[in-house]
Amino acid sequence: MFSLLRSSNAFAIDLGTNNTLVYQPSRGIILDEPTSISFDTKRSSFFDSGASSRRMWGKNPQHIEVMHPLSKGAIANLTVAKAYIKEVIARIAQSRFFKPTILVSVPSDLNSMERGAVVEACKDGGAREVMLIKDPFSAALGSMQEIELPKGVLVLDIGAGVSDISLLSCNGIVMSKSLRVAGNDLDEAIIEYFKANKRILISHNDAEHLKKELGNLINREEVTMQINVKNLVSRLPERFVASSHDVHQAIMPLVDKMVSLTHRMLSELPPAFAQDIYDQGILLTGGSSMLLGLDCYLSAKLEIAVNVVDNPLQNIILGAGRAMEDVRYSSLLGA
Ligand SMILES: Nc1ncnc2c1ncn2[C@@H]1O[C@H](COP(=O)(O)OP(=O)(O)OP(=O)(O)O)[C@@H](O)[C@H]1O
Repeated sequence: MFSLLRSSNAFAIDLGTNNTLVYQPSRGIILDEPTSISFDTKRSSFFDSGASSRRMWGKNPQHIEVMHPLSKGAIANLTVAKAYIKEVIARIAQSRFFKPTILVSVPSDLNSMERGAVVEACKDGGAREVMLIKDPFSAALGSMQEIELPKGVLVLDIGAGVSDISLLSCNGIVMSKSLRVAGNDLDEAIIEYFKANKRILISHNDAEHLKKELGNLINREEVTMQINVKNLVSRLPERFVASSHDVHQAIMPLVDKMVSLTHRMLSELPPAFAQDIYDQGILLTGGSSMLLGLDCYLSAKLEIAVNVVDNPLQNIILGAGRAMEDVRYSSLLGA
């Protein structure tokens, strides 16, 4: 199986809740786009996928349906996922009869049915062979950790749909914990906060924008941003000034769930790993690790060093690519 991944027809895919990335050995990352597909319901046909599909979300006309094949790290709709993978394969296709071998990086907590759905979606989408690797391995390899050694590496991955913390050693997972709460839930919490406390409705895009621009877990200086909203009392659109204080209030309960997840993991660490982990700290990855001050907040709460990887959004795909290319990691690949 591993030798198949060394052919020119082999690719690694990070199929994330919000973002899909594809890596080809010798070329690097060849696709990086939102995990989104849209259909024309009048013609019952495919309409668009990737960034242009995602941009239409919430602004789509009646006959276009914008769909997200994944929810919380797992395939939410198999038919939609198959159509999406087919589009991804068409984009990277080298010929009409192109049938690639694919290594897919998936969350470590997927059950066998969820893993089976990923394999089925890729095969029906046009892959010849499909192998899986668990995200924590990809994440650690993406930041050049030597996970084959008898030395603990603790990886905290906070993406869009899943937060996962795993302890790795000797090319295996010693223990892991996960929570299906991550970046998208922070956006939802912001929407709910403004609905309940300010009687206004904001879009998903604006909620994500507020999180990225005003979310700050260490600097509590008040910052504001103007957004266009719908007033739930008058039912009319209006301009509204959102503050960093509001964003902070909205997201903190969920951020504290991520702290508790990490705390539970640290409290259950086998003693043999204590030295390794306290020497090196926690490796923080996933797009949500870019929430300003999250690393310092975790570090202060848990009294341990927290190091954000160099490239949180591309770390997993780079690691999956490394696993494909380096025979030391062939045992990490499975079905
Ligand atoms: N600067 C930022 N501040 C806060 N959050 C951010 C920032 N940049 C990206 N994010 C969040 O990162 C998340 C996307 O991360 P990532 O691409 O790692 O997730 P994914 O792989 O699609 O999801 P998952 O691994 O959970 O299936 C989104 O929720 C996005 O809002």
